[in-house]
Amino acid sequence: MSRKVIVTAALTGAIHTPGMSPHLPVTPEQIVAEGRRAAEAGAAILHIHARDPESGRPDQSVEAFGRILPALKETGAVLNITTGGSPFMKVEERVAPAAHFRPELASLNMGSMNFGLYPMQARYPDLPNEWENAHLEGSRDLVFRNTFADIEHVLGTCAPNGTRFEFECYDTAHLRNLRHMIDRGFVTGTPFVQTVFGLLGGIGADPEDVTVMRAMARRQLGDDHLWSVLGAGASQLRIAAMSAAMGGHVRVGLEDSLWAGPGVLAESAAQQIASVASILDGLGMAMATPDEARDMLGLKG
Ligand SMILES: C[C@H](N)CC(=O)CC(=O)O
Ligand SMILES: [Zn+2]
Repeated sequence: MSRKVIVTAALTGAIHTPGMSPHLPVTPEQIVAEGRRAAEAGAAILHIHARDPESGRPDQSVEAFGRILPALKETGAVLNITTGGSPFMKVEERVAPAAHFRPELASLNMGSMNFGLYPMQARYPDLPNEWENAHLEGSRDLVFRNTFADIEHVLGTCAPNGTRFEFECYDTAHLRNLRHMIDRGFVTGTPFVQTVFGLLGGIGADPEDVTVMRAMARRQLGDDHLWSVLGAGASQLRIAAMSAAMGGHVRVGLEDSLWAGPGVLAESAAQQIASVASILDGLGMAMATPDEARDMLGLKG
């Protein structure tokens, strides 16, 4: 029986901006179409952010999510609503859509961190909209804030609705923070751990970084967790391949990387998922269906 690997597709996010790729979905119609393509390509989970259709700026309003969620629900995939929003937002604003729509899954960053996007200025010296350039430059002095109180607030707001979490861990300390929340009873059941590689401010994207986070997850959580990875930018598929070979799960999508290969812009997450599918095929593994993922993650369905 081949091992089932849960593939998450992160559709648009809040880090990349429209000037960086013509393929970045911005409008509700584009985000829904991207979600359908990703689900058809085999993604079991869709990680969802919303944007203002005019400017492309991140939009964390309940209304903005209300324009995309019903259609994405029809794909049958597990819907994972962001509580990270954009690093420039406060926790009350960030948690609102997940609190309102009570999804099966919501993302939760397991700590605060410097969030360095400015190195992207080298590749994008002059983006078309001023807010896009300010977005990169502003990250020089940006802290993505998620204090223990913020984390408790998100857990306390969403867990009673039966929502479970994609615990985003950008460094070893975040895994210890998750352990702490388990010990205090704020987190119950088998945690779904999403280790994030290659974002400046967090751990790097070298093979050693992956083995360090894998070992730390085991040390802090024992075997009772599901481990998944996401690699930022050009590291995406390399990190995905390592995770699959090491017994883990995978996240791809234009939120995390705009690339399909060196210098080749991805037209859709579906293209990145197809590459993951061939890697898994080569390893004698298969992508989990949404219902198999629900069983593995203990979701409310
Ligand atoms: C690196 C990813 N953008 C992390 C993320 O997806 C955060 C969230 O939405 O909560
Ligand atoms: Zn996200």
